[in-house]
Amino acid sequence: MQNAATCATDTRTSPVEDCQLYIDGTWRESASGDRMETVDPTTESVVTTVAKGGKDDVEAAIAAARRRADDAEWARMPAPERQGLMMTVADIVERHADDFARCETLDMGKPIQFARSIDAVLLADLFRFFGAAAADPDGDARTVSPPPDHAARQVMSVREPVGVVAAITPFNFPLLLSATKIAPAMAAGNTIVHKPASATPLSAVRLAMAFEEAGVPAGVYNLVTGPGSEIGDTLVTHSDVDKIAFTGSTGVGKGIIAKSADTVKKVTMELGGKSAHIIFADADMNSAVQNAIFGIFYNKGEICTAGSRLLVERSALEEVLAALVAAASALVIGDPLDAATFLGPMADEGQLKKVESYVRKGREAGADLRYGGERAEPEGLGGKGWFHQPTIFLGTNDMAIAQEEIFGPVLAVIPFDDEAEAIRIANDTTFGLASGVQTTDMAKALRVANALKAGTCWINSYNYFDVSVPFGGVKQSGFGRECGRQALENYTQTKSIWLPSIAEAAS
Ligand SMILES: NC(=O)C1=CN([C@@H]2O[C@H](COP(=O)(O)OP(=O)(O)OC[C@H]3O[C@@H](n4cnc5c(N)ncnc54)[C@H](OP(=O)(O)O)[C@@H]3O)[C@@H](O)[C@H]2O)C=CC1
Ligand SMILES: CCCCCC/C=C/C(=O)O
Repeated sequence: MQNAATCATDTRTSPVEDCQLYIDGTWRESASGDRMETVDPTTESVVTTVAKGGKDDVEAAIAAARRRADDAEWARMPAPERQGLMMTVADIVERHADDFARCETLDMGKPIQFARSIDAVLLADLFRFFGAAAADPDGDARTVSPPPDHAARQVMSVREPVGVVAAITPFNFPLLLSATKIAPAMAAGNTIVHKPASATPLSAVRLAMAFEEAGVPAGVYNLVTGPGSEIGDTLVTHSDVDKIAFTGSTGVGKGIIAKSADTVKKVTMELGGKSAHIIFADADMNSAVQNAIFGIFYNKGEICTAGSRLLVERSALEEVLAALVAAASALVIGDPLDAATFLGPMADEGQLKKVESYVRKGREAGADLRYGGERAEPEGLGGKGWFHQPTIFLGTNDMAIAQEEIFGPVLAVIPFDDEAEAIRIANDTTFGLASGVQTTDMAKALRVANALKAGTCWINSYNYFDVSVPFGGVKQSGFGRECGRQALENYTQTKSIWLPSIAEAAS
């Protein structure tokens, strides 16, 4: 392998070192030679440095992706061959799953138990699922008799790649939210320029190594690490970029939509959330509470689907609150490299401060703090790490803690009196990403699921994902769906080719 990045095996050592940009199939320093640090939120110390890409590097990456898109070598590669490469990527991911998982844990404090059993597994699944789709492209044909001559003719509508895709990805699921864009884009024959979050570049470097090892042709996948505030505009306004796939904050997403309008790019947006998770009094309370806990505290609450508003039927309110507090106090907070840890540190100090500021706002608004509310100091870490206690407020839906995305382990419990009120409160938000319903009455569950304005509704579960299930939001949570065959629509465009009339063809 010619890559500059190398693999390490020691647990606290970065699985990738000497991280460079990966452009046109080669590893290189940024044009400026600048580097940036990535910090372990558990130890607050530098894990390693990565190349700090600038505008020139983005230009170079776009040029490489454009050349490969225009020569169509990748797009026209026989589908089984492209599929084979993607399956090989999946095999490599599986073989090095521990490295991939550890990148996430060191970069953003994701507990290794989840990084290994969810992120690394779904990562391989994504390349398998979309690899299979690569060999089965959609398209259709029809017979029509249009005016003016009404002669029967056939039209075939073929799906073509969009071209160059800019994937801009966040810190909370660095690998998965990259692969939900890269895998379908590749399968459909596009080329990619990937800009991962500055806080979490390691797994993208590891993924580039996997592409190189698998033999994905130069220019198909290009990686530029660097600050979005400095290089984002070049990426989202460039005339050679055809599509932007973004996951991140609603604010940055809105800016990208506006800036990309000038060149009329295709855009998909997976933005924030403030999801309502409804517990009816007839629910199986043990599992409802477990689902509520997993709904808000999984991934430290740094997940766009977090069930951060827990709507509880008033007659069960105190029972649910007591069970939530008992379950929250039993969660293991600690070093995310420890297999027993459920709650790791916030991804960076900024995230911790954001959580603290919302806890303050909750208190000031008069919300009733039932559990947590402070930084946490797990044993054995010498007071280091950006940890926060799981926090439970009893509040109302108009409070900032119930209306704004906190992206942390902070739950706002809100009582309701009947089904209609639960639906009204649940939909009283600018967001619409996910939702959940806990009840033993399936008719009620279906009524409510259909009434909720959200892209996903889990009944008697929460925060479950599968690569075959479309995922995305409504309202200000965004548009476009990732995962499932539907995702391929984001990365293809339809061309209709009219064949000569059937009579003409027959003569
Ligand atoms: N899935 C979700 O719903 C997510 C929601 N969020 C929400 O956003 C909050 C802030 O998180 P943060 O990471 O700052 O989110 P951002 O939206 O700032 O970051 C997401 C991605 O966009 C990039 N970016 C930043 N500015 C620009 C720009 N002007 N043009 C193009 N790309 C840009 C970032 O790069 P860089 O890292 O270099 O700044 C990163 O790769 C969180 O607390 C959470 O509330 C965040 C992430 C995911
Ligand atoms: C294979 C599906 C991955 C889903 C990852 C869920 C996280 C979403 C987000 O926080 O944006």
